[in-house]
Amino acid sequence: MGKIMVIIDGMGDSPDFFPRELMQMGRAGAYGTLLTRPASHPADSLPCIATLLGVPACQIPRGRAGVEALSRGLDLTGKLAFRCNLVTCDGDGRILSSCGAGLSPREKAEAFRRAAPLFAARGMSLFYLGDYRGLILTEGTRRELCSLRTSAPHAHLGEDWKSLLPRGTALGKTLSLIARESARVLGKAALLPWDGAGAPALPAFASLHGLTGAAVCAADVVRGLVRGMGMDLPDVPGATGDIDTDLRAKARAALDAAKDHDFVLLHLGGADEAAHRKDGQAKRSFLCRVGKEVIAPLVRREDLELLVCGDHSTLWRTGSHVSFPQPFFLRKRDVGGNLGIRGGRDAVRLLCGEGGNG
Ligand SMILES: O=C(O)[C@H](O)COP(=O)(O)O
Repeated sequence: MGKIMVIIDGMGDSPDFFPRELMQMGRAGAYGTLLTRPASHPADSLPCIATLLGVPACQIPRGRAGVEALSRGLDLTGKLAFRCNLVTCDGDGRILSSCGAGLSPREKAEAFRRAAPLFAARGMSLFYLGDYRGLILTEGTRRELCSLRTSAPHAHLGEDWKSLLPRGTALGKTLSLIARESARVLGKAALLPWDGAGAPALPAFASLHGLTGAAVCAADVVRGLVRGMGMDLPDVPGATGDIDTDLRAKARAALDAAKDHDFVLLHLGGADEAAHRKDGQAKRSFLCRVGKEVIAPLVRREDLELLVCGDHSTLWRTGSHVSFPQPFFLRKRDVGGNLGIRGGRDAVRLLCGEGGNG
């Protein structure tokens, strides 16, 4: 009996956004609410998805950049990594978009190409992750991160971008200087560094649950997390982590992985990305496609047990995350009805263990 957890990143919004296939799944099976955000962390994908995979809050990496570097096989020995977003600002320097909304893919890539020498001039390297994301690699130690403050751009839309620049240490000042230079080079866009980290140390999925695991995902933050947990990561051509992803291919890959793994995570990033672009229509139509091209075919497989949930909510009207509890929908033999409010770390056990009626 295969077991697949589908995490629809950023799904939460107004109730009418939920795919109707999920409501049908809840009526036919079981449902409840998961508390996915650890109190000690922001409502971002890394802490919420790590919690859903059973990672204790004290073992969740503090910065996403180390996990994203792991996803790309970048060696962080003696180094720190910082994520940087290509942000766009209005004439007063207030952040309009945390994800370069309005710029073409070519303009985004060109922005990172033009900004790279600013980092090289200070012995740093800028690694382009694609779209609006980059990683800054620099000499440094974790100790420096204790007093170095940064801000996640998607959590501060509408604020003066200069108030979000890294601060608190010499490294912070250097990153802040480079970010200001990038604004001069890029005009109404700029690179904003945040979420610095060293190489992550994560518990193995198998040691947490006594199960083998695989993940079908394209987002670097998820790929690095599951790689760090020793889970298998099949490549899926056409998987993009955004609304243009090949949903049918990802669903097929999850079914294939379920043949020889106890647990499979299927992560879908498009709803979150559309919401960060404040594109409600794109979010709604992506979730509708998820219902038809992922949930419906998986539910038709009667040999499959399934848990579907969000990691956090991302409201399309604001473009930001909120840490609402996340509804979950469970199809599992001999389990039904309302399973109430559960800790996010119970999710794997709800799917793979006794299911929660016990
Ligand atoms: O910057 C990003 O990659 C995302 O917008 C942050 O949101 P996430 O925590 O859901 O990945």
